[in-house]
Amino acid sequence: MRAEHEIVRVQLSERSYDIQIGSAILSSAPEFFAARTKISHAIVITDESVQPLYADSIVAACATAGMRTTLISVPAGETSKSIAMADRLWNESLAGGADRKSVVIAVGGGVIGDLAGFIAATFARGLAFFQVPTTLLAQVDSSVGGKVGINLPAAKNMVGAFWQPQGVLIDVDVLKTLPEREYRAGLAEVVKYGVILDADFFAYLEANVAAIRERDKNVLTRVIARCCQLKADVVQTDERETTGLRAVLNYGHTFCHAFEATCGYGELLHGEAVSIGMLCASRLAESLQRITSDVTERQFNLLTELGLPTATPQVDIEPVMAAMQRDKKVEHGKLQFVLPIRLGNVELVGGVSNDLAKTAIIDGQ
Ligand SMILES: NC(=O)c1ccc[n+]([C@@H]2O[C@H](COP(=O)([O-])OP(=O)(O)OC[C@H]3O[C@@H](n4cnc5c(N)ncnc54)[C@H](O)[C@@H]3O)[C@@H](O)[C@H]2O)c1
Ligand SMILES: O=C(O)C(=O)C[C@@H](O)[C@H](O)[C@H](O)COP(=O)(O)O
Ligand SMILES: [Zn+2]
Repeated sequence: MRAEHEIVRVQLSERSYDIQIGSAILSSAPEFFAARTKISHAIVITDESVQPLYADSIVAACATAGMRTTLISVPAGETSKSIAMADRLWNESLAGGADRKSVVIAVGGGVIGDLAGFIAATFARGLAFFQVPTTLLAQVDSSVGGKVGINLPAAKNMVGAFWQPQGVLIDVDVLKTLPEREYRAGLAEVVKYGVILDADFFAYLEANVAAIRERDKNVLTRVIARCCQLKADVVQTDERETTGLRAVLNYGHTFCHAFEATCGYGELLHGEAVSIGMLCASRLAESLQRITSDVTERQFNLLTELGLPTATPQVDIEPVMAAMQRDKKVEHGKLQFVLPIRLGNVELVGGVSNDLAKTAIIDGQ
């Protein structure tokens, strides 16, 4: 019996692709890939935790379908998004016989998607790739939209490319094995979609906290599909963040990335830092009298109920401010922040004083 699934299409002319979302669809991975690209050699990139859970079976299924496969597994966690790991992957791909027709398949969370996508974008000047996201965060956000890359010690995602996948295969069943802390971290990006683009979705999340925390499959499928659709709509209008429209997806991230870099990559999970960063941005919007305090309070309450951290980490403020200056939205040395206007609507704002940004951080400690 064929499993049920739904499709969200990302419309980018010749780079358009499908996001297939469903239950029990992982076993159909080789058909999903083969329907979109001819694959003679697949480089499957995963991490050491995901490999035995899901990547090994995908490799076996691809081999059965007649594809030659090279499996590369890296240590789990943020520190693998590095130039040293990229160097290892380029060389292991070459040793595995990769050529221009090889196809990269990312099986894992956002770290694997970003890293494998970066290998796909750069090896032999660009290979086709697929995303098989296995964390909630990757299913609702990182596997869609084509931002790929690695970190520099002092700046998150500083080296990378826009490189769209040929397709994204999302099986909600894999979330059953996701550790609780990682699951909650993914919920921060979910809340982000409500704040930036869809007040009704935000209210839906508020009304379904218990089901979300219990990982109810029907609610999760709806949540994932909505986030993918919202992200697809944004990416279609500003694929490379040139007009500023795509920047809405960066809500909370100016603070978030600075916290991740100054705390040490992996200490604070990306989603946890997003949760804290969104509240900093919301407090900043309040101090600029762009919103009233209830907008921040509703975010605080929902994030708290979903089990996410809300307090600014106890770090020195100056290194955080210095890290914020390395944000990719900085123009002519000036910071720009994505700030809420109301729930469901945000805008990119320049000309904000550093002192107000500092206060928004310190007030959360
Ligand atoms: N490219 C984008 O648009 C984008 C968007 C958001 C976040 N990101 C990036 O994504 C990264 C964070 O991704 P993440 O939160 O998925 O972290 P992650 O990739 O480190 O995965 C989290 C942990 O969960 C484990 N894991 C993954 N799937 C599992 C499963 N189904 N069962 C059991 N364990 C599993 C992994 O081994 C890892 O230890 C950050 O580097 C962030 O910058 C990128
Ligand atoms: O896809 C985007 O665009 C986003 O901003 C999504 C973010 O959730 C994600 O963390 C992204 O990697 C941040 O991008 P960056 O350009 O600030 O590194
Ligand atoms: Zn993010």
